[in-house]
Amino acid sequence: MTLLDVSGLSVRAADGRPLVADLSFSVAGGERLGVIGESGSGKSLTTLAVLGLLPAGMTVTGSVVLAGTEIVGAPEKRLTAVRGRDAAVVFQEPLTALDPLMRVGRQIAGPLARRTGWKGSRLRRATFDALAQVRLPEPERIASAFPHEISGGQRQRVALAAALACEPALLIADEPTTALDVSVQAEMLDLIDTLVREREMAVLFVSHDLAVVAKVTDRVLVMKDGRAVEEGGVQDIVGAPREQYTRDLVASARTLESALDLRSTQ
Ligand SMILES: Nc1ncnc2c1ncn2[C@@H]1O[C@H](COP(=O)(O)OP(=O)(O)OP(=O)(O)O)[C@@H](O)[C@H]1O
Repeated sequence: MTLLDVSGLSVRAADGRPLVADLSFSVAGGERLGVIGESGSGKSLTTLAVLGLLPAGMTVTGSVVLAGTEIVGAPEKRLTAVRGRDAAVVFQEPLTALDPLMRVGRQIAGPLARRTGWKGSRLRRATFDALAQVRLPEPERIASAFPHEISGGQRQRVALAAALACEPALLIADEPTTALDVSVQAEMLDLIDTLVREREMAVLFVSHDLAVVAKVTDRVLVMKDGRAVEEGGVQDIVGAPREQYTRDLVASARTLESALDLRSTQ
């Protein structure tokens, strides 16, 4: 069944400049779609449009139906009901998602309590469990820390735990590993991969890096200048890209991979 149906989505800047143009794609329940494209191709604006989070002043036309709710033009109250429950997002920089003045535990407990109605020791236990599930060591210590007191990799795990605490049908991950150290990136990817598979969650995974997207998704949408250039199974796109732009993305991902392989054998 279709969980997310984006149809003829266009986004314009306040000055009328087209930023996303006539974009259509869909994601079925449990499906994992990657969105790739170079910087400025409109990937982030597309994910923001799905959650009704586009900056004020931009004009949106077309349709975004998420779990049966039309997002384009929806009043804030309807959007609040959808966010978290139907789709939750992990951004590139976890500090933008976490409240710097609130202890980590409360930031997980809040969405958990809203979904389950739990309180007291039951809620506390569930909060520690949520932190343990994203493989954070010493969940009780992490829960009592403020975001600046833990590492960047740990913060991104906390942001993931907060998103998963709502058990959304769709997890949106916008460059979730780009800001992390290379050594931490692979662990984070593996974690996202494992957790969404276990929960049979759908994923919209945005990255400029085809190699990263290929690890986590089944299907890929390639974007350039706000438009869809091509779409297909990961194997097909990597093995037989049709468009020159995609061929270039595949070639640069290959060059990078082989450079990394060379380094690891030295
Ligand atoms: N608030 C804004 N006002 C005006 N233009 C914007 C705004 N945010 C983004 N844009 C423009 O919209 C286009 C698409 O941006 P978007 O952030 O979606 O690209 P992206 O593919 O996610 O790139 P990146 O990987 O660098 O984040 C770019 O040309 C960008 O300059």
